Amino acid sequence: MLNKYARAFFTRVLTPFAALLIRLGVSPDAVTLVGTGGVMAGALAFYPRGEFFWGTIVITLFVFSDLVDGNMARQLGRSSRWGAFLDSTLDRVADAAIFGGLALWYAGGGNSQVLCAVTIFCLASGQVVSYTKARGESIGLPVNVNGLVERAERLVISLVACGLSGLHAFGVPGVQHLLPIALWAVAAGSLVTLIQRVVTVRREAAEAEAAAGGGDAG
Ligand SMILES: CCCCCCCC/C=C\CCCCCCCC(=O)OC[C@H](COP(=O)(O)O[C@@H]1[C@H](O)[C@H](OP(=O)(O)O)[C@@H](O)[C@H](O)[C@H]1O)OC(=O)CCCCCCC/C=C\CCCCCCCC
Ligand SMILES: Nc1ccn([C@@H]2O[C@H](COP(=O)(O)O)[C@@H](O)[C@H]2O)c(=O)n1
Ligand SMILES: [Mg+2]
Ligand SMILES: [Mg+2]
Repeated sequence: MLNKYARAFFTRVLTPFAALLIRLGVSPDAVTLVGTGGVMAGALAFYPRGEFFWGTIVITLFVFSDLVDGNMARQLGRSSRWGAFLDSTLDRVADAAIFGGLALWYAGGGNSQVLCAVTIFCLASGQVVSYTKARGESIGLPVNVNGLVERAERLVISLVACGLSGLHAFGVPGVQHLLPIALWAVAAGSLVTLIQRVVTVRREAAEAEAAAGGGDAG
Protein backbone atom coordinates (compact mmCIF):
# COMPACT_ATOMS: atom_id res chain seq x y z
CA MET A 1 0.00 0.00 0.00
CA LEU A 2 2.77 2.45 1.00
CA ASN A 3 4.77 1.32 -2.00
CA LYS A 4 1.79 2.24 -4.15
CA TYR A 5 0.73 5.52 -2.53
CA ALA A 6 3.79 6.96 -0.72
CA ARG A 7 6.46 6.18 -3.31
CA ALA A 8 5.36 8.95 -5.71
CA PHE A 9 5.49 11.51 -2.89
CA PHE A 10 8.96 10.44 -1.72
CA THR A 11 10.21 10.34 -5.30
CA ARG A 12 9.26 14.04 -5.69
CA VAL A 13 10.84 14.97 -2.35
CA LEU A 14 14.07 13.01 -2.84
CA THR A 15 14.71 13.77 -6.52
CA PRO A 16 16.66 17.04 -5.89
CA PHE A 17 18.87 15.28 -3.31
CA ALA A 18 19.47 12.39 -5.70
CA ALA A 19 20.38 14.90 -8.43
CA LEU A 20 22.83 16.62 -6.05
CA LEU A 21 24.57 13.31 -5.28
CA ILE A 22 24.86 12.63 -9.02
CA ARG A 23 26.47 16.06 -9.56
CA LEU A 24 28.92 15.24 -6.75
CA GLY A 25 29.94 12.10 -8.64
CA VAL A 26 28.38 9.60 -6.20
CA SER A 27 27.17 6.33 -7.75
CA PRO A 28 23.85 4.58 -6.97
CA ASP A 29 25.79 1.51 -5.78
CA ALA A 30 27.72 3.64 -3.28
CA VAL A 31 24.42 4.98 -1.90
CA THR A 32 23.05 1.43 -1.61
CA LEU A 33 26.16 0.26 0.25
CA VAL A 34 26.53 3.26 2.57
CA GLY A 35 22.78 3.26 3.33
CA THR A 36 22.84 -0.40 4.31
CA GLY A 37 25.97 0.09 6.41
CA GLY A 38 24.31 3.00 8.24
CA VAL A 39 21.13 1.04 8.94
CA MET A 40 23.18 -1.90 10.24
CA ALA A 41 25.33 0.35 12.44
CA GLY A 42 22.26 2.08 13.93
CA ALA A 43 20.43 -1.18 14.56
CA LEU A 44 23.31 -3.21 15.96
CA ALA A 45 24.98 -0.46 18.01
CA PHE A 46 21.83 0.85 19.72
CA TYR A 47 18.98 -1.68 19.71
CA PRO A 48 20.71 -4.53 21.63
CA ARG A 49 21.30 -2.01 24.45
CA GLY A 50 17.67 -0.87 24.46
CA GLU A 51 18.54 2.57 23.04
CA PHE A 52 15.54 2.68 20.75
CA PHE A 53 15.29 6.43 20.23
CA TRP A 54 18.85 7.05 19.00
CA GLY A 55 18.94 3.76 17.10
CA THR A 56 15.79 4.74 15.22
CA ILE A 57 17.10 8.23 14.47
CA VAL A 58 20.30 6.77 12.93
CA ILE A 59 18.37 4.09 10.98
CA THR A 60 15.86 6.67 9.69
CA LEU A 61 18.70 8.88 8.42
CA PHE A 62 20.04 5.99 6.33
CA VAL A 63 16.96 3.94 5.40
CA PHE A 64 15.76 6.48 2.83
CA SER A 65 18.90 5.71 0.81
CA ASP A 66 16.84 2.77 -0.47
CA LEU A 67 14.62 5.24 -2.30
CA VAL A 68 17.52 7.51 -3.35
CA ASP A 69 19.65 4.82 -5.04
CA GLY A 70 16.93 3.76 -7.48
CA ASN A 71 16.01 7.38 -8.09
CA MET A 72 19.65 8.15 -9.02
CA ALA A 73 19.86 5.10 -11.28
CA ARG A 74 16.70 6.20 -13.11
CA GLN A 75 17.90 9.83 -13.47
CA LEU A 76 21.17 8.51 -14.91
CA GLY A 77 19.29 6.11 -17.21
CA ARG A 78 21.45 3.40 -15.65
CA SER A 79 18.96 1.10 -13.90
CA SER A 80 20.69 -2.25 -14.13
CA ARG A 81 20.14 -5.90 -13.28
CA TRP A 82 23.18 -5.73 -11.03
CA GLY A 83 21.71 -2.68 -9.25
CA ALA A 84 18.37 -4.46 -8.77
CA PHE A 85 20.17 -7.50 -7.34
CA LEU A 86 22.36 -5.41 -5.04
CA ASP A 87 19.42 -3.31 -3.82
CA SER A 88 17.19 -6.31 -3.02
CA THR A 89 19.99 -8.35 -1.44
CA LEU A 90 21.09 -5.52 0.83
CA ASP A 91 17.43 -4.87 1.78
CA ARG A 92 17.47 -8.35 3.33
CA VAL A 93 20.71 -7.55 5.19
CA ALA A 94 19.31 -4.26 6.56
CA ASP A 95 16.07 -5.96 7.70
CA ALA A 96 18.06 -8.72 9.41
CA ALA A 97 20.07 -6.11 11.34
CA ILE A 98 16.94 -4.21 12.47
CA PHE A 99 14.99 -7.22 13.74
CA GLY A 100 18.19 -9.00 14.86
CA GLY A 101 19.12 -5.98 16.99
CA LEU A 102 15.67 -5.99 18.60
CA ALA A 103 15.80 -9.77 19.19
CA LEU A 104 19.18 -9.33 20.92
CA TRP A 105 17.61 -6.76 23.24
CA TYR A 106 14.77 -9.08 24.24
CA ALA A 107 17.22 -11.99 24.66
CA GLY A 108 19.30 -9.82 27.03
CA GLY A 109 18.33 -6.70 28.96
CA GLY A 110 14.75 -6.68 27.62
CA ASN A 111 14.35 -10.07 29.28
CA SER A 112 11.40 -11.47 27.33
CA GLN A 113 11.60 -14.82 25.61
CA VAL A 114 8.16 -14.28 24.10
CA LEU A 115 9.05 -10.94 22.50
CA CYS A 116 12.41 -12.36 21.41
CA ALA A 117 10.52 -15.14 19.62
CA VAL A 118 8.00 -12.69 18.09
CA THR A 119 10.89 -10.53 16.82
CA ILE A 120 12.67 -13.54 15.31
CA PHE A 121 9.36 -14.43 13.66
CA CYS A 122 9.18 -10.88 12.19
CA LEU A 123 12.72 -11.30 10.85
CA ALA A 124 12.19 -14.75 9.35
CA SER A 125 8.70 -14.13 7.95
CA GLY A 126 9.79 -10.84 6.35
CA GLN A 127 12.65 -12.60 4.59
CA VAL A 128 10.38 -15.43 3.43
CA VAL A 129 7.72 -12.97 2.21
CA SER A 130 10.33 -11.33 0.00
CA TYR A 131 11.68 -14.72 -1.10
CA THR A 132 8.24 -15.88 -2.31
CA LYS A 133 8.19 -13.04 -4.82
CA ALA A 134 11.80 -13.49 -5.92
CA ARG A 135 11.45 -17.26 -6.35
CA GLY A 136 8.04 -17.02 -8.04
CA GLU A 137 9.40 -14.50 -10.54
CA SER A 138 12.52 -16.60 -11.12
CA ILE A 139 10.34 -19.52 -12.28
CA GLY A 140 8.57 -17.26 -14.73
CA LEU A 141 5.39 -16.37 -12.83
CA PRO A 142 4.08 -12.80 -12.58
CA VAL A 143 3.42 -13.03 -8.79
CA ASN A 144 0.67 -10.47 -9.14
CA VAL A 145 0.24 -9.75 -5.45
CA ASN A 146 1.93 -7.52 -2.95
CA GLY A 147 -0.10 -8.42 0.10
CA LEU A 148 -1.06 -6.74 3.33
CA VAL A 149 2.38 -5.97 4.79
CA GLU A 150 5.22 -5.31 2.34
CA ARG A 151 8.68 -4.18 3.35
CA ALA A 152 7.74 -0.50 3.56
CA GLU A 153 4.91 -1.32 6.01
CA ARG A 154 7.15 -3.62 8.06
CA LEU A 155 9.71 -0.83 8.37
CA VAL A 156 7.33 2.05 9.02
CA ILE A 157 5.30 0.20 11.69
CA SER A 158 8.43 -1.10 13.45
CA LEU A 159 10.51 2.08 13.24
CA VAL A 160 7.76 4.50 14.28
CA ALA A 161 6.93 2.27 17.29
CA CYS A 162 10.60 1.82 18.13
CA GLY A 163 11.34 5.57 17.97
CA LEU A 164 8.32 6.41 20.13
CA SER A 165 9.08 3.60 22.62
CA GLY A 166 12.55 5.09 22.95
CA LEU A 167 10.99 8.25 24.38
CA HIS A 168 10.30 6.24 27.56
CA ALA A 169 14.00 6.71 28.42
CA PHE A 170 13.34 10.49 28.45
CA GLY A 171 10.48 10.10 30.92
CA VAL A 172 7.46 9.81 28.61
CA PRO A 173 5.12 7.33 30.30
CA GLY A 174 3.30 4.46 28.56
CA VAL A 175 5.10 4.65 25.21
CA GLN A 176 7.23 1.56 25.93
CA HIS A 177 4.21 -0.63 25.16
CA LEU A 178 4.12 0.53 21.52
CA LEU A 179 7.05 -1.63 20.39
CA PRO A 180 5.63 -4.98 21.58
CA ILE A 181 2.27 -4.08 20.00
CA ALA A 182 4.00 -3.18 16.72
CA LEU A 183 6.03 -6.40 16.69
CA TRP A 184 2.93 -8.54 17.21
CA ALA A 185 1.20 -6.57 14.41
CA VAL A 186 4.14 -7.00 12.00
CA ALA A 187 4.33 -10.73 12.83
CA ALA A 188 0.60 -11.25 12.21
CA GLY A 189 0.62 -9.06 9.08
CA SER A 190 3.65 -10.86 7.67
CA LEU A 191 1.95 -14.23 8.19
CA VAL A 192 -1.15 -13.01 6.33
CA THR A 193 1.06 -11.62 3.54
CA LEU A 194 2.96 -14.90 3.29
CA ILE A 195 -0.31 -16.82 2.89
CA GLN A 196 -1.56 -14.30 0.29
CA ARG A 197 1.62 -14.71 -1.77
CA VAL A 198 1.80 -18.52 -1.50
CA VAL A 199 -1.86 -18.83 -2.57
CA THR A 200 -1.22 -16.52 -5.53
CA VAL A 201 1.90 -18.40 -6.65
CA ARG A 202 0.03 -21.72 -6.37
CA ARG A 203 -2.81 -20.38 -8.54
CA GLU A 204 -0.47 -18.79 -11.09
CA ALA A 205 1.62 -21.99 -11.29
CA ALA A 206 -1.53 -24.08 -11.88
CA GLU A 207 -2.75 -21.64 -14.56
CA ALA A 208 0.65 -21.63 -16.28
CA GLU A 209 0.79 -25.42 -16.30
CA ALA A 210 -2.79 -25.68 -17.56
CA ALA A 211 -1.96 -23.23 -20.37
CA ALA A 212 1.23 -25.14 -21.23
CA GLY A 213 -0.60 -28.48 -21.11
CA GLY A 214 -3.28 -27.18 -23.51
CA GLY A 215 -6.04 -29.74 -24.13
CA ASP A 216 -4.76 -32.18 -21.47
CA ALA A 217 -5.52 -29.77 -18.66
CA GLY A 218 -9.07 -29.05 -19.80
C1 LIG B 1 9.80 11.80 18.47
C2 LIG B 1 9.59 10.57 17.72
C3 LIG B 1 10.83 9.93 17.32
C4 LIG B 1 10.60 8.94 16.31
C5 LIG B 1 11.54 9.16 15.27
C6 LIG B 1 11.65 8.12 14.26
C7 LIG B 1 10.47 7.87 13.49
C8 LIG B 1 10.84 7.00 12.37
C9 LIG B 1 9.79 7.03 11.46
C10 LIG B 1 9.74 6.54 10.33
C11 LIG B 1 10.80 5.98 9.58
C12 LIG B 1 10.20 5.14 8.57
C13 LIG B 1 11.09 5.02 7.46
C14 LIG B 1 10.69 3.92 6.57
C15 LIG B 1 11.19 4.18 5.23
C16 LIG B 1 11.06 3.00 4.38
C17 LIG B 1 11.69 3.31 3.11
C18 LIG B 1 12.05 2.10 2.39
O1 LIG B 1 13.13 1.63 2.48
O2 LIG B 1 11.12 1.55 1.65
C19 LIG B 1 11.55 0.52 0.82
C20 LIG B 1 10.41 0.20 -0.05
C21 LIG B 1 10.70 -0.97 -0.98
O3 LIG B 1 11.78 -0.66 -1.80
P1 LIG B 1 12.41 -1.69 -2.89
O4 LIG B 1 11.54 -1.77 -4.10
O5 LIG B 1 13.82 -1.27 -3.07
O6 LIG B 1 12.45 -3.07 -2.16
C22 LIG B 1 11.80 -4.27 -2.59
C23 LIG B 1 11.13 -4.81 -1.35
O7 LIG B 1 12.08 -4.88 -0.31
C24 LIG B 1 10.53 -6.18 -1.60
O8 LIG B 1 10.20 -6.72 -0.34
P2 LIG B 1 8.72 -7.19 -0.06
O9 LIG B 1 7.87 -5.97 -0.06
O10 LIG B 1 8.45 -8.15 -1.17
O11 LIG B 1 8.78 -7.86 1.24
C25 LIG B 1 11.47 -7.16 -2.24
O12 LIG B 1 10.71 -8.21 -2.70
C26 LIG B 1 12.24 -6.58 -3.39
O13 LIG B 1 13.29 -7.48 -3.64
C27 LIG B 1 12.85 -5.23 -3.06
O14 LIG B 1 13.46 -4.75 -4.17
O15 LIG B 1 10.11 1.40 -0.72
C28 LIG B 1 8.84 1.72 -0.76
O16 LIG B 1 8.00 0.93 -0.48
C29 LIG B 1 8.46 3.10 -1.15
C30 LIG B 1 7.55 3.74 -0.17
C31 LIG B 1 8.27 4.20 1.08
C32 LIG B 1 7.34 4.85 2.00
C33 LIG B 1 8.04 5.36 3.19
C34 LIG B 1 7.02 5.98 4.04
C35 LIG B 1 7.58 6.63 5.25
C36 LIG B 1 6.39 7.19 5.85
C37 LIG B 1 6.23 7.76 6.94
C38 LIG B 1 7.22 8.10 7.87
C39 LIG B 1 6.36 8.55 8.99
C40 LIG B 1 7.11 9.30 9.94
C41 LIG B 1 6.26 9.55 11.10
C42 LIG B 1 7.07 9.68 12.27
C43 LIG B 1 6.22 9.88 13.44
C44 LIG B 1 7.01 9.67 14.62
C45 LIG B 1 6.50 10.48 15.71
N1 LIG C 1 22.45 0.60 -6.80
C1 LIG C 1 21.29 0.52 -7.49
C2 LIG C 1 20.06 0.54 -6.81
C3 LIG C 1 18.89 0.46 -7.54
N2 LIG C 1 18.94 0.38 -8.89
C4 LIG C 1 17.69 0.29 -9.69
O1 LIG C 1 16.60 0.85 -8.97
C5 LIG C 1 15.60 -0.15 -8.70
C6 LIG C 1 15.08 -0.02 -7.28
O2 LIG C 1 14.51 1.20 -7.14
P1 LIG C 1 14.19 1.80 -5.67
O3 LIG C 1 13.51 3.09 -5.92
O4 LIG C 1 13.30 0.81 -5.01
O5 LIG C 1 15.49 1.95 -4.99
C7 LIG C 1 16.30 -1.48 -8.93
O6 LIG C 1 15.38 -2.47 -9.36
C8 LIG C 1 17.30 -1.13 -10.03
O7 LIG C 1 16.66 -1.14 -11.28
C9 LIG C 1 20.16 0.38 -9.55
O8 LIG C 1 20.23 0.28 -10.81
N3 LIG C 1 21.32 0.45 -8.82
MG1 LIG D 1 16.57 1.11 -3.49
MG1 LIG E 1 15.46 -1.72 -1.78
